[in-house]
Amino acid sequence: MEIKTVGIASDHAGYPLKKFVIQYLEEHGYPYKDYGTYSDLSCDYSDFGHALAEGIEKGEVYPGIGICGSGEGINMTLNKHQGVRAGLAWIPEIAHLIRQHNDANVLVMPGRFIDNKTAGNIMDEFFSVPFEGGRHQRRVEKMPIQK
Ligand SMILES: O=C(CO)[C@H](O)[C@H](O)[C@H](O)COP(=O)(O)O
Repeated sequence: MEIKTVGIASDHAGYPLKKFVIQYLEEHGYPYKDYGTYSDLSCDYSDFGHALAEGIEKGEVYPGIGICGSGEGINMTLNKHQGVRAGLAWIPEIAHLIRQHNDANVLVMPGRFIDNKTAGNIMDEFFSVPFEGGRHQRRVEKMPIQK
């Protein structure tokens, strides 16, 4: 994928893993924009999920990474936005598939359930695997509600 600026967002439960994500992005020379939160004080994943999703929809950032404790809350929030295809990955094989089959533009990780090494392997996969197109293109195009 062509990395523009990586948008990142988490709640308090995802904050420790987000610090590792920032270290990973800096080591790889990927520019990033952090939509919060900025500490481990209790907060609401929905606030930061919407901020990241709006950044994706406005074209400020591509791709995105969202993190909360299970990954579920921020994933649900992100996917309320028409311009977002967020996929939750806890192993590299799922990260591979959300790119290859679903053209995911946001990677979501469960901060309370994976270690830094796994997260690094997941990001390696997410950033390197291209969308396959073909039959998957048709399915992705049918994702928005058809009116
Ligand atoms: O949405 C979630 C649960 O499915 C996330 O894991 C949140 O990070 C979690 O709910 C936060 O929980 P906390 O008890 O407020 O730390």
